[in-house]
Amino acid sequence: MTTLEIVGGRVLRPDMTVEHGDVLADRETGEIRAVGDVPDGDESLDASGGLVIPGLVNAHTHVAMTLLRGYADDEPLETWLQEDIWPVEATLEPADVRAGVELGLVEMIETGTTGFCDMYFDVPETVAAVEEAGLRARVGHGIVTVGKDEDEARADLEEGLRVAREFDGAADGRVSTAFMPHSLTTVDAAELDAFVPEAREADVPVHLHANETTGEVEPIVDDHEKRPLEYAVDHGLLEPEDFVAHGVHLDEREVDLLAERGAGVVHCPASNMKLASGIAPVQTLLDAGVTVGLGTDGAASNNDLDMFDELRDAAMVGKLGAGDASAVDAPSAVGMATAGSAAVAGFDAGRIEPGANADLAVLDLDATHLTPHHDLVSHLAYAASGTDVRHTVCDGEVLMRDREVLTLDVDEVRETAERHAAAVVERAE
Ligand SMILES: CSC[C@H]1O[C@@H](n2cnc3c(O)ncnc32)[C@H](O)[C@@H]1O
Ligand SMILES: [Zn+2]
Repeated sequence: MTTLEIVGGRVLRPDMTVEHGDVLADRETGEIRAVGDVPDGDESLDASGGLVIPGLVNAHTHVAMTLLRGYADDEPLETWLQEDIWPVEATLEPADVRAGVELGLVEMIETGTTGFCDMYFDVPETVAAVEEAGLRARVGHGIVTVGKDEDEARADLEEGLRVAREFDGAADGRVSTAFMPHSLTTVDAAELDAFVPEAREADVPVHLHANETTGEVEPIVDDHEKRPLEYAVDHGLLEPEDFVAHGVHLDEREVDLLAERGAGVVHCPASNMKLASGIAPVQTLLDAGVTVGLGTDGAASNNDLDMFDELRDAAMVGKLGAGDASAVDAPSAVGMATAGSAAVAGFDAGRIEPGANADLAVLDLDATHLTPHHDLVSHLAYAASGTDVRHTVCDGEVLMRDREVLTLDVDEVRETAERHAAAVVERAE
């Protein structure tokens, strides 16, 4: 069966208008073939009483950290990482990562996310799980060299390059890669100078955490007498396909630098609030023309992977940060979670139009908390949640039909994750 029709619903168009219409997806190419009045498809998904939206894109996460959900809360970033998270991550085995990734993939499919960018360890496990689950992903090995001897540091950097080269284009093209130094304070300048050119040679973008906390900004300003993003440019970063996570503490010059260079920012509002990192200047970034996507960060600092929560948090905290109720309005928040995140991730997705990837979610509108239907974009930003998702489609394939995940065994994934989570914590204590 080569085509899939999604029929009887309303469709969110790229200009944020909503119209009654159907969508026809081509499974051979994985693309949307037609929108509106479409020819019959070979297989059908019922969207009556529903809204077809682009599948949401989680542009920055550490999916396997679902295993550490609820393990360490209520701490600031540096304490949380150094005293709780990194010690337990040091004990992770590939099978633990696989269990955590599968748990996260189920959660994403259930909540209408069809693509994500992931920085973590044991990338081959993530790639294998993504291949099975049917999602789209940009993955990379998170490189941390601080505190390592020269050989260990080099091995980590080499692993970052190796996975970027090996897995780009895996899973029939649904997997792409990036070179992923963890941050500007956990990988040093000489290492960036030596390895970033290799990433360019391999034609993969670079993704890193940047300007997340004042504790991360200040040492760079003190040691190098420049802002972190100026320092990043000096070391070969912020090319147009590159993207940074967070961008909370940015000055005017750094915002201009991002806009001029075309590098993207992934806003992670829930993580920034939970770790009390600060409020990113999202409306300022959007006004400057910076491409902004949305991400959950890991499930240990969020504590879920539901992008509808992220949408709402982005809109809410964007207003609070700007002191302006019109900042980060509903279309901007929805745009960040769809087209913005897709652009940052380098996916030809995030919009419902012919030629785009057929990555879609169908939301049930027939719910008390979504009544009445004055403005469905408003509902997406302020009222909907992941539990409203009825169907999820990626690359033209149905991953969830009528709330039943088809590509992974949900009960088995949850049991396996429970087992691995308990074992990991026991090992670390
Ligand atoms: C080296 S793989 C990725 C690495 O990042 C850690 N991490 C999770 N959340 C954050 C965050 O908000 N800022 C910085 N680093 C974070 C994760 O635990 C892994 O060690
Ligand atoms: Zn992160």
